[in-house]
Amino acid sequence: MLNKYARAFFTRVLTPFAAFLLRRGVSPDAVTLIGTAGVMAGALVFFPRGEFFWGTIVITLFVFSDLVDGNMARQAGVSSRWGAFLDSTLDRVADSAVFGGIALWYAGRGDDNVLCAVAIFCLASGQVVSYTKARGESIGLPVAVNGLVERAERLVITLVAAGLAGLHGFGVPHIDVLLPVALWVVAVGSLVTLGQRVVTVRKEAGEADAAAPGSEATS
Ligand SMILES: CCCCCCCC/C=C\CCCCCCCC(=O)OC[C@H](COP(=O)(O)O[C@@H]1[C@H](O)[C@H](OP(=O)(O)O)[C@@H](O)[C@H](O)[C@H]1O)OC(=O)CCCCCCC/C=C\CCCCCCCC
Ligand SMILES: Nc1ccn([C@@H]2O[C@H](COP(=O)(O)O)[C@@H](O)[C@H]2O)c(=O)n1
Ligand SMILES: [Mg+2]
Ligand SMILES: [Mg+2]
Repeated sequence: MLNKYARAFFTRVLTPFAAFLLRRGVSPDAVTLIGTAGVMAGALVFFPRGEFFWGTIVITLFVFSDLVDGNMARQAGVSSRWGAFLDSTLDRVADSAVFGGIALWYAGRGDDNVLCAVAIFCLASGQVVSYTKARGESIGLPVAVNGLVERAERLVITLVAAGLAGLHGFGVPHIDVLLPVALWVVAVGSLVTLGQRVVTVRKEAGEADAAAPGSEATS
């Protein structure tokens, strides 16, 4: 949903910044790499220590690089298969750091095995949700569904809740409950999304196999 409705807005807002970086000789690949490193640093330095406010601020500063890199590539006319591969692969790395950082907090001083497990579930299910699309497309199917909770939703729900939960450290009472709520929402939403995508791929694969029997993908 966000990918459909918010992307156009952010493209407009970020285009001048993307043009500025291109003029300074920065490449889209550099933005992809630095953005991922920044998200990883924010998530893995701050979240395991329970510093959710500052972790979210750092992550938010860098996570928008995922919208800037593609914008730069398109403006410069250098969009490439390599760039698409790098972008998607590093998305998986960044997402692992975000949910891994939260899981480390609950495994340590956050001391909550259930929430640790939910965070790990968010990490794993998010990767599988993305994989369904990548694998479906790789065997020639359109995978004409995005589903309830795509990557942008996973990140926005989790980061808004983490940022606000971090205000607990500044004395705002009870606000830390937002993070567990967000994790449960992302976990359930990812499961629903996985179901939506598997059902779609099952249908598309059946139709494709019926239309061209004997041409099934083998790997
Ligand atoms: C006192 C308050 C403290 C609060 C602190 C600050 C809080 C700030 C909180 C949040 C900011 C969150 C920003 C998150 C932005 C996410 C941007 C982003 O990276 O989107 C990526 C997404 C997808 O990009 P790709 O096409 O490159 O990725 C594809 C995707 O990953 C596929 O995976 P799948 O979806 O299938 O699972 C893969 O299959 C594919 O391989 C891969 O290529 O881009 C978009 O979707 C574009 C839309 C972005 C919309 C961003 C909206 C941000 C909105 C609001 C921020 C609100 C902040 C408000 C804070 C208020 C707090 C009080
Ligand atoms: N280093 C990069 C990053 C991205 N691309 C191209 O942009 C597409 C992704 O666009 P986003 O707005 O989602 O970032 C990707 O599929 C590539 O075509 C690139 O070329 N190099
Ligand atoms: Mg990108
Ligand atoms: Mg991306």
